[in-house]
Amino acid sequence: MNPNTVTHGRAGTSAIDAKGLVKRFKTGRTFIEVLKGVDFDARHGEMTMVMGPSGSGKSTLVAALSGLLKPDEGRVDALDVDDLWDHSAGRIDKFRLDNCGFIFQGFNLFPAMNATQQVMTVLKYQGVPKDEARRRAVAALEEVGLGARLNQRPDSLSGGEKQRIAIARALAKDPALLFADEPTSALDGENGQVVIRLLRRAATEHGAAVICVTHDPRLEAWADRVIHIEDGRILDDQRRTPDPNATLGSH
Ligand SMILES: Nc1ncnc2c1ncn2[C@@H]1O[C@H](COP(=O)(O)OP(=O)(O)OP(=O)(O)O)[C@@H](O)[C@H]1O
Repeated sequence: MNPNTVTHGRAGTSAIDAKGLVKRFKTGRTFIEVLKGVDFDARHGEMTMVMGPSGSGKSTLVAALSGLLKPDEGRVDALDVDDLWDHSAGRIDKFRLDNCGFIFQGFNLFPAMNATQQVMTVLKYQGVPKDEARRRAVAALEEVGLGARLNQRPDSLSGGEKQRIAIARALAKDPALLFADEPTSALDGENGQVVIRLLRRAATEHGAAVICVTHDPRLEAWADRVIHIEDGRILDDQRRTPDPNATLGSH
């Protein structure tokens, strides 16, 4: 395990509790309701998968939970912050910086930075001194198996390696809340498996609440819980026993 790891809340305790989330978007003269009163909770040490068809509101839900997009109605209690959306924009930004890791499909890497710098930048934003940031960045990159790629820039790395940098960047912060949106969709089976196992470990070993949006039903094998959302409503919410040794195979 990464030596910087702190274990967040006790496994199974609540990390996020959201009630009655409603989100509408204006399209022309009408509004479409994308979240129709969603209740959602996620716990420390668990991987919660959010599945559902395209346009069902998965990304909108994650954005509302993580302080990225204000819902029109409802509340989000996250970690020690009651009613996140009742706070100032600055407080919400600080909450995200301190507590949230994000892994999105497009990697969002800076083209001019090498792997170590990509990870260090986020830590420096958090106020971690440079030497400490470097040490933690290297440790996080080693944890995701990129110890031999520390000085490489994104254009000389494969898709799987880029995604692992994005994960190292998220894990180096040791976030209590880890949000992943389609983290494996751009990857082949082997790299997808590396990525999903790292997310699983963030939950099991770091105590993070991992919330993973995906279309890929094969990822369910690693989940503690699978939530199906359709047309802005939760249709199904099932607990299961994760299999950390599951295999993804190739697509
Ligand atoms: N900023 C926006 N303005 C207008 N409509 C939006 C906006 N963001 C999302 N939508 C609409 O809200 C609906 C839900 O979008 P969302 O991205 O949450 O779905 P999703 O389940 O994540 O889909 P996908 O699996 O395709 O990513 C879609 O119909 C989308 O077009």
